[in-house]
Amino acid sequence: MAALHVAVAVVVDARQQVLISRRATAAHQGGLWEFPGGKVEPGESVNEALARELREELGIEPGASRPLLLVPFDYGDKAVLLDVHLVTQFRGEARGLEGQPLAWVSPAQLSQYRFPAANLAIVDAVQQALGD
Ligand SMILES: Nc1nc2c([nH]c(=O)n2[C@@H]2O[C@H](COP(=O)(O)OP(=O)(O)OP(=O)(O)O)[C@@H](O)[C@H]2O)c(=O)[nH]1
Ligand SMILES: [Mg+2]
Repeated sequence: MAALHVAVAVVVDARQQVLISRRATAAHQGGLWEFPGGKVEPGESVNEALARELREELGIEPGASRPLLLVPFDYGDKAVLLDVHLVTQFRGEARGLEGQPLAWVSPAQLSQYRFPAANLAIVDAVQQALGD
């Protein structure tokens, strides 16, 4: 089964706080915290998917971003390829447009939240890239 290509954004504000959101209980890996993002649709580039997901889920428009890491992970019921980007500039104020709780936390504080298993590598990379 081909892995699902997922665009994932680590949004960082001017104070070096990182945005996380909580997945709906009924969703895959529900109830856990995540970085905003979603599936890359057919015909879409990963950057287009990233911008669309940030618009749909948070109401922000990304400016500068750069690739951070790729995380292939097989959950057993689903295989994903998380294409993670650091978004260091954006317009607008993030809101949970799908009713999802949001939190801005320091890189060090990320270790205190429960994420899907694939995200442990992302938390490590963020702490290394931004310092904690
Ligand atoms: N967005 C996001 N997805 C993640 C993360 N970590 C992780 O394993 N995933 C997995 O990636 C897959 C796709 O993400 P998603 O459910 O957000 O996709 P989407 O927004 O297009 O969902 P939708 O089907 O509700 O429209 C899910 O199986 C999810 O469990 C993460 O940090 N952020
Ligand atoms: Mg999503």
